[in-house]
Amino acid sequence: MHTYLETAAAETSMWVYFLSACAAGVALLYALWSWLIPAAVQYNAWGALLWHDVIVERALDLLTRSTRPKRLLRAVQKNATRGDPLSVISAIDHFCRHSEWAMNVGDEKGSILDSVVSELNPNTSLELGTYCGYSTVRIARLLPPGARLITLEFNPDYAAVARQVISWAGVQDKVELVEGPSGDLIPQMKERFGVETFDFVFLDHWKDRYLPDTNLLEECGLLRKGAVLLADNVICPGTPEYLAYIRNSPRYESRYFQSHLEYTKVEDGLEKSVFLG
Ligand SMILES: C[S@@+](CC[C@H](N)C(=O)[O-])C[C@H]1O[C@@H](n2cnc3c(N)ncnc32)[C@H](O)[C@@H]1O
Ligand SMILES: [Mg+2]
Repeated sequence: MHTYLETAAAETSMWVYFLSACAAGVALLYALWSWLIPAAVQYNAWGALLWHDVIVERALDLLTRSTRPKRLLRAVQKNATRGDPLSVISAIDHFCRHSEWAMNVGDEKGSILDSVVSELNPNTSLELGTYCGYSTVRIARLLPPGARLITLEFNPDYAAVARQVISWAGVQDKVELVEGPSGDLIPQMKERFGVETFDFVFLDHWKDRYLPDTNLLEECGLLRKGAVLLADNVICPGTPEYLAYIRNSPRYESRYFQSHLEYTKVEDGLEKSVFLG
């Protein structure tokens, strides 16, 4: 009798331990899912990039048998009005805030880009890194009549999507999307594309190319006195060599605009640098 009672008590406490361990596991998973992961994704630079740019993108590509740029294009075709650039920009921002993050300059830094372009009113502009054409549309819609924006993209799949986004927005007459690596195309700007000098350059391609491509623009005589370079993502993912160069060179007057990595609360910003000649 005594032994039977002892066995029942031992079994009961084993169950209590087991159920407590399960409850603790569920609580831990819930905390991870509802608080730790969102906090890391919203506030931590590497957490955000790893989650959005690697884990979620690969998972959704597998699940949908599509790609992020194609999903973004579908959102534009479904929700934006043809010929209305603002509706294209809003459709992309809505998609990126509510469905899937993407590496566009985004709405928050986009408004800084808008003010720089509007203030400068450039006639000839260069964009390094088109991706899906979001910033291309943002810039092109603000250009004066007759102005020209050349945008470079070396990924043919991204370029194909960007062409459709740009023409959906109705700004194709102002934009020349050229496929290829910036390092090869910049030296061809004068002869092949008939460019004298650029008034405005938006740097938003791979971050290790910012400095060599700036030096290439200088060597090829493609920057007029007073030309503005605007560099995205100078903090996240970061462009330390470019920042050290542009802030210390007597040929530039440079200023940092603090903001956040597109569609997150991670610190990032734009560096605006005026070429003094
Ligand atoms: C951050 S995305 C550009 C985002 C775009 N500016 C926007 O805000 O909508 C960077 C793009 O640059 C392209 N890229 C990177 N390095 C490049 C290079 N050296 N030449 C041409 N394209 C490049 C990548 O394929 C990618 O599509
Ligand atoms: Mg960027």
